[in-house]
Amino acid sequence: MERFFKDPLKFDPDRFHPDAPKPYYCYFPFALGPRSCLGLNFAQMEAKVVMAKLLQRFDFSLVPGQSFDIQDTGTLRPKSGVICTIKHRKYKN
Ligand code: HEM
Repeated sequence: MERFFKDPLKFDPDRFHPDAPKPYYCYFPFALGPRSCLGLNFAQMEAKVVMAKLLQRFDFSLVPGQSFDIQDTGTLRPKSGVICTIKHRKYKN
């Protein structure tokens, strides 16, 4: 991974900025070329809207002691989930 990205395991959302350099064929969650995903723009917009709506309404705190191992199934996902405590922002105790 170091061949393509600086500090690949560092959480750095800026590396996905539209202007950030991305080596071709190193990041293609929606595939590339003429048969790439038709839903790309929809899926990315939907993800942002859902995330914004959830973060507006709830506070998420991570349950400690999780592994963060990655499972590669074409797209990446956390192997053991991401266990959180979720509290509604309006109804906090
Ligand atoms: C996070 C969400 C999504 C991911 C990661 C994703 C990923 C992909 C990938 C990797 C392919 C290429 C599959 C292949 O090469 O055989 C693909 C194709 C396709 N996707 Fe998505 N997709 C997503 C959401 C969507 C949505 C929401 C739609 C429709 C509303 C959609 C419609 C399609 C279609 C129609 C194709 C086939 C394109 C073709 O064969 O010409 N996708 N997607």
